[in-house]
Amino acid sequence: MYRTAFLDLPPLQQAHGTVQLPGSKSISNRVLLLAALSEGTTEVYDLLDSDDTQVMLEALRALGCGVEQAGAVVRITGLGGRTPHGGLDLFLGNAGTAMRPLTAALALLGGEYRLSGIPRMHERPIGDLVDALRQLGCQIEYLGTPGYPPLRIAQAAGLPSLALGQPIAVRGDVSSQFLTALLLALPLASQSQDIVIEVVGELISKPYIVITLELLARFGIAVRHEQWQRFTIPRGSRYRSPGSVHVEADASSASYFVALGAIAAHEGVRIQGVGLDSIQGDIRFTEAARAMGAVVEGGPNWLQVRRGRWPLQGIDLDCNHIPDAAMTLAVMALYADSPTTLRNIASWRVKETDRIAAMACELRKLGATVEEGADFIRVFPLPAAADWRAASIHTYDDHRVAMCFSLAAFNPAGLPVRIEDPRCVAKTFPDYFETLFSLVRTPLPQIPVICIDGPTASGKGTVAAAVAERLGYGFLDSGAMYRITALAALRAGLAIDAAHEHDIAALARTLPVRFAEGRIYLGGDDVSDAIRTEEAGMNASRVSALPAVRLALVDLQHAFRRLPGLVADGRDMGTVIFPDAPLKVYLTASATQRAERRYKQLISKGISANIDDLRADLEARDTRDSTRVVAPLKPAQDALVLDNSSLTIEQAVQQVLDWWLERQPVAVAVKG
Ligand SMILES: Nc1ncnc2c1ncn2[C@@H]1O[C@H](COP(=O)(O)OP(=O)(O)O)[C@@H](O)[C@H]1O
Ligand SMILES: Nc1ccn([C@@H]2O[C@H](COP(=O)(O)OP(=O)(O)O)[C@@H](O)[C@H]2O)c(=O)n1
Repeated sequence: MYRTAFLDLPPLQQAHGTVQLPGSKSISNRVLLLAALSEGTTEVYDLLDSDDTQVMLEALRALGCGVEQAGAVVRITGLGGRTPHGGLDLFLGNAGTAMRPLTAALALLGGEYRLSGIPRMHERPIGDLVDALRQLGCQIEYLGTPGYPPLRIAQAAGLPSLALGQPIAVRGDVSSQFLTALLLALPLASQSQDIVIEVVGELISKPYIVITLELLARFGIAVRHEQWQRFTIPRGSRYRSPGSVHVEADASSASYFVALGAIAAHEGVRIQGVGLDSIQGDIRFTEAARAMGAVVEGGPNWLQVRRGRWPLQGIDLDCNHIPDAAMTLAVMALYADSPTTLRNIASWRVKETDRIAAMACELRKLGATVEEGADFIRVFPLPAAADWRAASIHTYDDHRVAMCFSLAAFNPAGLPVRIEDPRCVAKTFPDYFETLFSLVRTPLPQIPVICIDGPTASGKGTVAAAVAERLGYGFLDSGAMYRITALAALRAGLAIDAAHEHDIAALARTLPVRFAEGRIYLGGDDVSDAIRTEEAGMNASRVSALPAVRLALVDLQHAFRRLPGLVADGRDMGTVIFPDAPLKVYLTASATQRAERRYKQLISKGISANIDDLRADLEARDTRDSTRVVAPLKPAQDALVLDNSSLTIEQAVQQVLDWWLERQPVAVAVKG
């Protein structure tokens, strides 16, 4: 996840590959409960791994269900009519999708249970569900505030006889989860008569009830309903495991990748985890994408999307059935050759933010003409590439604004797009941008590199790492490559001299080096500390003077140039490795300052040092680095020199960031 203040997306063009989206939470916990009530074993694929599903799994285990986790599959062996273990205290965290259905199911299974959660769970209402179950004759007590968990289901002596002759009334206008809980659990009591549930008040969130009914059908229970107000569970209904179930990925999240396939050139994008037969309402986004020109194919658990008509075609659509995913259409509209009108979207005004106003404002920043009304938005595509503007997209703490505007990076003007507060995607898709980057193909020159070269102990590593962190860019510590090569050579018994140049180069070409969580590994060995000694630095300087070794390390260094960008520190980043880098900084400081810094650095690590020796060493290293034949240390012609002798680290970092930001098209655009 990117935790930066903003994320600059370089101009993007192509996309290709497969994306596996995270599973839907609502489907995951429904499937687990249905599997637990069935006979036999159900293999559940792609279950969402989240706090809420873990809580449900633990509860099912405690009740006596078989729960076996094996990689991507969770095997649930259901109760199938067996009595669950009683006398249990079940802690359900903050999982409403566990608390409500389990309350209903346990009340209908008999036994004694205490159900509780975190303090917030004890503020979430459950009274309407408890009232409905009490009407039936179930014995449920509130252990705290009436109407809220914690609860006690007090049927140690067995299930009382239930009043199933009358329709069961439940409110539908507060949360559809109460109705879902009853629908999931009441088949337990349907052996000898139909069971009727009547919804009191207008039923909200129907798409969620659709999911409940679809999943019940997959487990063998065909619920009938009349106008979403009266539901009938037929007599003799029995939970039957379908054997295996795939938990669908979240269909709203899929919309960004469907749009990506429609917009990006190349073979397109395959989305795993959700298919055309999805039970989620937002899958109908694919119809809208097709109407705009996308070629969408799909199977039971996958979608394949590629560009069809290009430019896309504007549409006029009532979006009431896909309110969330429709935001993605508003950005796709920029790539059409006629206007797009999205209607019946009044609910956008009361979501995470006023989404109609937000979308209109941000689309206008990109150069589009936008009309908006109480319940519609109309987007006019940009007439020509030159009409696009570089923009900094404000995201209103709304994950969907951030995700859909990432698609503006495919603009034909080749402008980057700045997404402010990218971490807001965590609400539904923490790794959204990483996933996007894994699919797009960008010509290397489009991926920005900031080079920071300079002599030893000038603060290159420190400044480069900080700049990379602020921008969300990758970081290449090229000196580490030479340090590791020197270490590997010595471990292989090769003296670091010209006689062994080619053997060391061969070693460098296949260096099994790996960077993970701030540590550096050579093979399986953590060498992070071993390469940081002054001796290792000297050896690195010697090895780096061998031309064949330098050449051998070029590809390895180039491989660090990845989206969204790179900050590289070393001696020849700007002169040799990334000569096309848009910003090159030559960072330096007086020899006295540098010797002092290195001294403090070593002392703070508990390594004894002598400042005069250090100064002599670093001057020797400077001389060798700047006089060697290949890639000598010197500022690139187009480098900006920063002497930070009298700057703090923060000042040096800020100077580099200022130089970088003032070169970005969005800054230039703002300045006019
Ligand atoms: N502007 C600065 N002012 C004071 N100390 C600095 C400054 N820049 C870096 N340092 C310190 O100097 C030491 C050497 O920096 P480092 O980044 O390892 O240098 P390099 O990568 O150029 O060899 C570090 O302990 C760092 O904290
Ligand atoms: N791009 C680079 C980076 C480092 N090097 C060499 O590798 C040695 C160690 O690099 P480093 O950046 O880790 O060293 P310090 O600057 O921290 O002393 C340097 O002394 C250089 O001789 C190089 O030649 N080219």
